Amino acid sequence: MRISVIGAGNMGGALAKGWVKAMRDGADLDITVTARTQQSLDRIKADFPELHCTLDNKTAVAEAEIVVLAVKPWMAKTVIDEIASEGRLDGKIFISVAANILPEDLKAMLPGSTAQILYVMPNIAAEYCQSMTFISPADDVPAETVKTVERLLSLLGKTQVCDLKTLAAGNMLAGCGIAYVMRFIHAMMQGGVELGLYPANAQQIAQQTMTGAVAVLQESGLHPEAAIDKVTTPGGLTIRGLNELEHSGMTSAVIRCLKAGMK
Ligand SMILES: NC(=O)C1=CN([C@@H]2O[C@H](COP(=O)(O)OP(=O)(O)OC[C@H]3O[C@@H](n4cnc5c(N)ncnc54)[C@H](OP(=O)(O)O)[C@@H]3O)[C@@H](O)[C@H]2O)C=CC1
Ligand SMILES: O=C(O)[C@@H]1CCC=N1
Repeated sequence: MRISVIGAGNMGGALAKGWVKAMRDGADLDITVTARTQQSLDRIKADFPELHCTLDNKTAVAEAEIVVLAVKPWMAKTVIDEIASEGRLDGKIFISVAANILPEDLKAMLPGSTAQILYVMPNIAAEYCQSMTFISPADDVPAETVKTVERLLSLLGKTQVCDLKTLAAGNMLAGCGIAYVMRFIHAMMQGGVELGLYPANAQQIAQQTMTGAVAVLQESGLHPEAAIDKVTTPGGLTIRGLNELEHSGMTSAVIRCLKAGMK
């Protein structure tokens, strides 16, 4: 399958790199990436020589079966005008990962085009094939196309085909949420350093604890509070920290954090 990623930055680059890793495991893909500058292309090509790299968006689109738009949202219209001219996107699968540009907005930017439009929200863990990716197709996209896109994105982690409301909420937990999780890890590091650990050691410990927590929940199927009950000895150490977190409004802060991006 020939895919062109327009904009090989943090997100487009993560998708392309993840797909190359899938290729190394046998996936039959042919990936082209574009960028604004040659330096960005040189950087990605150095570690991922399987990628075709070009500054020529139009040729990249003309040669692709699937086009992924991964430029910043405020650049989307200009780049779409460029790549869709002369019917270049017609009949192709057109995936946009630009946040908050909905399928109806993309349709309005593509008047008269027969491109099959899907609004997709991955996260940067796509590079390591651990993304949580949401897929919202436009109303007129055939089921077969949705399946194709789902298969392709499943190479990069977990996927959900969903409506726009679910995508918006899911993106706060996953697309943005990965940053919130990293902030929590950093907070643990800061606490660890105050307790006398070196930062690198505190980071390793925090990461392994995060991995362990995910494993416990995934393997046991427990609700998080039921797993917490297994850790908290009555009158013990853990409950002191948990209550301190709630005195500082942790649950409320997380809820407010997730709602903030929906405004
Ligand atoms: N970052 C994330 O975690 C997520 C981002 N998104 C969405 O992904 C999109 C990209 O974000 P992000 O990757 O963070 O941004 P970046 O700035 O990291 O990447 C944008 C890329 O677009 C390239 N670019 C700019 N103009 C053009 C052009 N005219 N033609 C081709 N390429 C061009 C840039 O090239 P150069 O490097 O040469 O300047 C750069 O590589 C956004 O719309 C965002 O909403 C969605 C989910 C998660
Ligand atoms: O911050 C943003 O707007 C994008 C969307 C999801 C992650 N980054």
